[in-house]
Amino acid sequence: MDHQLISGITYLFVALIIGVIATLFFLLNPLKSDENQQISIRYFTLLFLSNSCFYVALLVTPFVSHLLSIILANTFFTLALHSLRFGLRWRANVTNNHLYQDAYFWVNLILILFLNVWLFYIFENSFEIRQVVSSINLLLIYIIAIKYIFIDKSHPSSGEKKFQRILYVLIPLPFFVIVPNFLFTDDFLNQSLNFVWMIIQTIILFGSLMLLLFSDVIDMHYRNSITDSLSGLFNRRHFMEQASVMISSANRHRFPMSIILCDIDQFKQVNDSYGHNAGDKVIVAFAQALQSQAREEDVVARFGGEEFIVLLPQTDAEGAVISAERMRTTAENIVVSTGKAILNFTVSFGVATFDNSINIEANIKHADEALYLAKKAGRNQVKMYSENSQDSNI
Ligand SMILES: Nc1nc2c(ncn2[C@@H]2O[C@H](COP(=O)(O)OP(=O)(O)OP(=O)(O)O)[C@@H](O)[C@H]2O)c(=O)[nH]1
Repeated sequence: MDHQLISGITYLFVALIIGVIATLFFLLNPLKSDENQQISIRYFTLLFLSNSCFYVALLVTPFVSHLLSIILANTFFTLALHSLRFGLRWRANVTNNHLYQDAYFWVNLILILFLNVWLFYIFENSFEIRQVVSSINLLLIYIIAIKYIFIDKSHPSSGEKKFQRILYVLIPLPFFVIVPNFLFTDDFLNQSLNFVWMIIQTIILFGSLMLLLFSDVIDMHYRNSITDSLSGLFNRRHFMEQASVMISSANRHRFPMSIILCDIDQFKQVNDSYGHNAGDKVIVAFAQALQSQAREEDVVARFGGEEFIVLLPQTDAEGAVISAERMRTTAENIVVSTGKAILNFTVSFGVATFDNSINIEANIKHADEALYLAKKAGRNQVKMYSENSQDSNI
C-alpha cells in the first residue's frame, strides 16, 4: 500500500481515538449538577470533537479536492477554538448567548472561509499559507481564553492558575506548527511533523482542561462541605473550625472578639401557618440580610434550624451590640412574599464578648444564655451576656 495512505489512515485513527476519549471523559464528568458547568462541558466536548474532525479534514486531501479539505479543516478548527472560548465563558458565568448567536464567531468563520478560497487561488496548493491562517486564529483564541479562565479573580483556584500557565505555553505552539514547512522540503515529513505538533497541542489542552475540571470538582466538594445548602452560609462545623483558629489568634494578639447568636422568633408558627417552603424562604432572606450586615472579616454561619451565629473579631461588647441591633432592625424590615401571603418576622439576639480564659463552646453558651433572656423578655431584642446573667441588658 502507498506510504502516504498508510500514515494517513494511522493519523485518522489517532485523531478518532483522541476525539472519542475526550468526548467520553467530558460527557461522564461528575460536574453535571451545575447548569453552567454542564453547558461549558458540552462546549469542551464540542472542542475535542471538532478538533478531531479538523485532523480528519486536513488528512483527507488525497481523497477529496484540496479546496474542500482546506475549507473543512479550517471550519472545524475555528469551531473547535471558539468552543474553548465559549466553554470558559459559560464556566465563568459571563454569557447567556450560545456560540451560534456570537457575532465574533461568525465573522471569524466567514473570514477564514474567504481567506481560504482567496489564498487557494493566489497560492494554489499552499499548505504553509493555510497553516499561517490557522495558527493566527489559534493564537487569538488562546489569548482570548486566558481572559475567561477565572471565575473569581480574587480567589483563583489551583486548577485555574495551572490552566492559565499552560495556555501561556500553548501560545507559541502554533508557530512551531508552521516551522517544519519552511525547514523541510519533503511533504510527507512536513505533514508528519505538523500532525505530531497538533497531537501534542491537543493532549496538552485535553490534560489541562481535565485539570481545570478536576479542580472545579474538588472546589465544589469543599464548598459543599463547609456551607449550608439552604442559606448558603457556612455550616456549624466550619464555623467551629474557624472560631478556634481565630480564638488562638485573638489570645496571642490580645484583641477583643465577640459572638452574636440569634434565633428567628416564633418560627414554628411560620411553618405551621404558611408551610415549610415559606419557612425556608424566611431562613434564606434572613441569612442574606445577616451576611449583608456583617463585615468582611466576620464569620457568619447557620448554627442549627432557625439559629444563626456571627463571630466578630476585633469587636468589643459595645461594638457587637451595635452590630446586633443593626441586624435586628434589618430583619424587622424584611418582607417575604409566599404564595399565600406577605409576611414579616422578628429575630432575638444574644451577645457575648470573648472571655479568653474559656473555650469556644463555653463562650457560645454565654451567648445562648443571653439569647434565652432576649426570648424571655418578649423576643425581637438584643441582650448582652454578663457574669450575673439576670442583670444582663443592652
Ligand atoms: N422551614 C424550615 N423549618 C425549620 C428548618 N429547621 C428547623 N425548622 C423548624 O423551626 C422550628 C423551630 O421552632 P421552635 O424551636 O419551637 O422555636 P420558635 O417557634 O422559633 O419559637 P421561639 O424560638 O421561642 O421564638 C421547628 O418547627 C423546626 O421544624 C428549616 O430548615 N426549614
